[in-house]
Amino acid sequence: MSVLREVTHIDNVRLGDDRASVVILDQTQLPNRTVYVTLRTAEALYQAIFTLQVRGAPAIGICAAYGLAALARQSTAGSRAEFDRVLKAQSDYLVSSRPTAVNLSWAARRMCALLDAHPDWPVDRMQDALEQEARAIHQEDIDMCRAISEHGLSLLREGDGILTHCNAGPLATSRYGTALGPILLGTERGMRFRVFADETRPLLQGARLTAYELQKAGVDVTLICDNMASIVMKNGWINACFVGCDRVAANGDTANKIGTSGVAILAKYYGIPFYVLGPTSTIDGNCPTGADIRIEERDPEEIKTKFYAEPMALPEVTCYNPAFDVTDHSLITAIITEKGICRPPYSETLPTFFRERK
Ligand SMILES: CSC[C@@H](O)[C@@H](O)C(=O)COP(=O)(O)O
Repeated sequence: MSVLREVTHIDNVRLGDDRASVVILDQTQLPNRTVYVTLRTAEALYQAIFTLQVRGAPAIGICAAYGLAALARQSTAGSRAEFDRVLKAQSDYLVSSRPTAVNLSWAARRMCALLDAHPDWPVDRMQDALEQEARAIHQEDIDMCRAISEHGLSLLREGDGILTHCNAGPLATSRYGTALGPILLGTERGMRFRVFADETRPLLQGARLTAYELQKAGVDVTLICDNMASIVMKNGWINACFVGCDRVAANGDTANKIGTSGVAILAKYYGIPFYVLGPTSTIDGNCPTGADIRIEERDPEEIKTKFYAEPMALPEVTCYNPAFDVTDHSLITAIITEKGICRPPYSETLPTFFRERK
């Protein structure tokens, strides 16, 4: 396998060979160690998502889908009614692990809808159907990422400088990724780009994951601290910003990793196009605006101690640690989905890109 293909086809989430477990690549160990973890219980799945061992909006949706298929396979329920009741409770529990990325609840809802669609099927038939549905969700994400990569690549030219924030590459998705997809696909076709990866405080997804993926893929990548985005734009090194998304509201307001909105504000100031890339499963038509998106708040220790040999602040210092922010739709040049490039006014154009929800 070529080095580039090793990156684009990384096995980040899959159903275990026993079909009753989920195997994930533990993203918290990267870039130093490649460790696969087998998850067998609802609690282990919850913890893996909550602690970001598996992360990235599409990847956590796929993990939940495989997780529910695996838990269904283990079921000892004496009746279909009991089987459904337990699985729906497990689904609610998994969805509660992270609130912002819509893909998690979307995938779980799609799995549970299957239960309601076939109340007369026996448990063993339903177990097989759930496994098939999880595999379909994964395959669709592979196809969507590939299509997003093609559409995104049509916006790039040889030699372009691209700034990205957080990680929306193969680890966070399926295969090529969303924000990194056009870069990886273009590289596969012999094009050269220069990518600037924001380190993405406090959890450093940009340093640990994006710079890792791009470096391994042979892309010219430069790691910068988040507060250096302005200077690289001012230097004229950035032609476009490409970022992923965790939830896109009906008016185009977009939740993504904390710091994304600051990048968009800078890009507007410097006249640089700012693109959001994501599958239509990340568009939440039930969410009118960004103000309706619930923002996850995480442990202050992620800021003060997590990656440091010694604490970086006094223990009693108050910290505010929102994991996401919302970029106003007015700052977004286009939203690139598998169905094409969606341009403003989003409240008119996005509805045609909405996924048909099962
Ligand atoms: C294709 S992944 C898009 C987003 O999920 C990504 O940019 C992001 O914000 C991920 O946040 P994380 O908290 O690491 O799961």
